[in-house]
Amino acid sequence: MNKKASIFLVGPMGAGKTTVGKRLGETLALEFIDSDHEIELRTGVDIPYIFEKEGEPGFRRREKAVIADLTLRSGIVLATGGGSVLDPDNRQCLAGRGFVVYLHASVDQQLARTARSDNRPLLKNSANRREVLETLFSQRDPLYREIADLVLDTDERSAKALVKEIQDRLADPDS
Ligand SMILES: Nc1ncnc2c1ncn2[C@@H]1O[C@H](COP(=O)(O)OP(=O)(O)OP(=O)(O)O)[C@@H](O)[C@H]1O
Ligand SMILES: O=C(O)C1=C[C@@H](O)[C@@H](O)[C@H](O)C1
Ligand SMILES: [Mg+2]
Repeated sequence: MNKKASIFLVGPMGAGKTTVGKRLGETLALEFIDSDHEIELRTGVDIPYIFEKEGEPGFRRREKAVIADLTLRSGIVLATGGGSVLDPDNRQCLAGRGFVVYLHASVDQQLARTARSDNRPLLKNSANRREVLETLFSQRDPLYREIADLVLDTDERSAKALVKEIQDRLADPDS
């Protein structure tokens, strides 16, 4: 792969985009950036606060500006927000400007991995987290696949193993 190319991680909440992305950046000596974190840096507040004050549409506008900017950077590993693929312009930026890896996780695995945190507004106030995750998954799985250069199932696989597989696939795309 072109050393200057960026790697964009997409997938649902709890797929491991942040965890795998950090580790992948270290392994490949590429800067790691998380679009959710970038939104928080730019606004000076956290994501639950943005949802509270501006609703999801306000958050999506901010996310769109960040995706447009960050996908112009070369040589980065970018972990994207779980809903970033909803916007067609975001999908075009991601698909056209880097190597897109879809970290797939079953709803059971997403539930387990998001159980202990309360920083995800779409899950926080829901009585039925499974139902929310299933609905989001059915809407978004086709969108993740539409732009993915590589789809990896993350269930019961360590971040270390996933990083190794991404590294191998980048070195030899036919493997
Ligand atoms: N492959 C994995 N194996 C075991 N645990 C994992 C794995 N990937 C992530 N986790 C754990 O799952 C939780 C969620 O992971 P992470 O925050 O990386 O997901 P995310 O895809 O960035 O989610 P979000 O879209 O909400 O930002 C963390 O506690 C992390 O340690
Ligand atoms: O799945 C989603 O829509 C979201 C996922 C998180 O990464 C954040 O971007 C935010 O909580 C929304
Ligand atoms: Mg994350």
